[in-house]
Amino acid sequence: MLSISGVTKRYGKTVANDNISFAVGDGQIGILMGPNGAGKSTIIKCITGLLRFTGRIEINGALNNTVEAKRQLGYIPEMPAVYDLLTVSEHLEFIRRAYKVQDEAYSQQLLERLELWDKKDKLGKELSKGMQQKLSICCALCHRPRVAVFDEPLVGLDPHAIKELKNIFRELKSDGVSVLISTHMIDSVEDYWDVANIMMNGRFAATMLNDGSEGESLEDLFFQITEGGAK
Ligand SMILES: Nc1ncnc2c1ncn2[C@@H]1O[C@H](COP(=O)(O)OP(=O)(O)OP(=O)(O)O)[C@@H](O)[C@H]1O
Repeated sequence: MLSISGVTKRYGKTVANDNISFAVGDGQIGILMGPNGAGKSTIIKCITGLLRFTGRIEINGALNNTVEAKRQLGYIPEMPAVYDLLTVSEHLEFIRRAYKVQDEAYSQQLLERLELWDKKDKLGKELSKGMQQKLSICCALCHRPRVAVFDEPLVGLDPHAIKELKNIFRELKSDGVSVLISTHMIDSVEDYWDVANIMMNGRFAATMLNDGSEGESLEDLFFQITEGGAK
């Protein structure tokens, strides 16, 4: 369970997140959408402990800045940041040692699914942007987090990796993981989300539940809100 209550983050005079509250339950996929500058990456960086904020964020009941919370969190940043001089396998080994994970087979499985296994001896600096993104996903998931936060995960991935990552989202959901995905690619999330939040100017302008009922599509709601027809 990921729980955010009353989070406010200011950069000088800019209020990037204005008293945001929401939760993503166990086995739920939450979507964050909104125009450029709406505050999506900021709330994600607050969740992961990269930014200071006022308010409260809990990862499976633990305050987000505790070791207990960090153990249970997986974070895929908007821009992958890999180590130039570690190979692909060494990245995974580093993460497994840091998190005291014994299960090497799962790392291999992730690398194979994202077509990186044959690149396991390549250095970080030798990887393309898309390969770095794939490695970043493997590193964030190899310790089997209970809360996984993805900031624009599909950008730069090839069609096979997009398909595989969508399968991974569904598996995380069925394993009871709380998944939060920030994305601009509305059509890519249409079929598997549970709750979608549309952000505007640091606030939630709308929240929509995917409860199976026929109604307005996420895309229609998004344009209605972001193009001025307030709901
Ligand atoms: N390091 C920073 N210093 C000052 N202002 C910042 C900083 N990072 C973000 N902002 C401001 O905070 C607001 C929210 O930015 P944020 O990056 O969270 O938006 P976003 O919704 O993720 O945008 P995008 O879709 O373009 O990635 C914007 O007004 C932005 O200019």
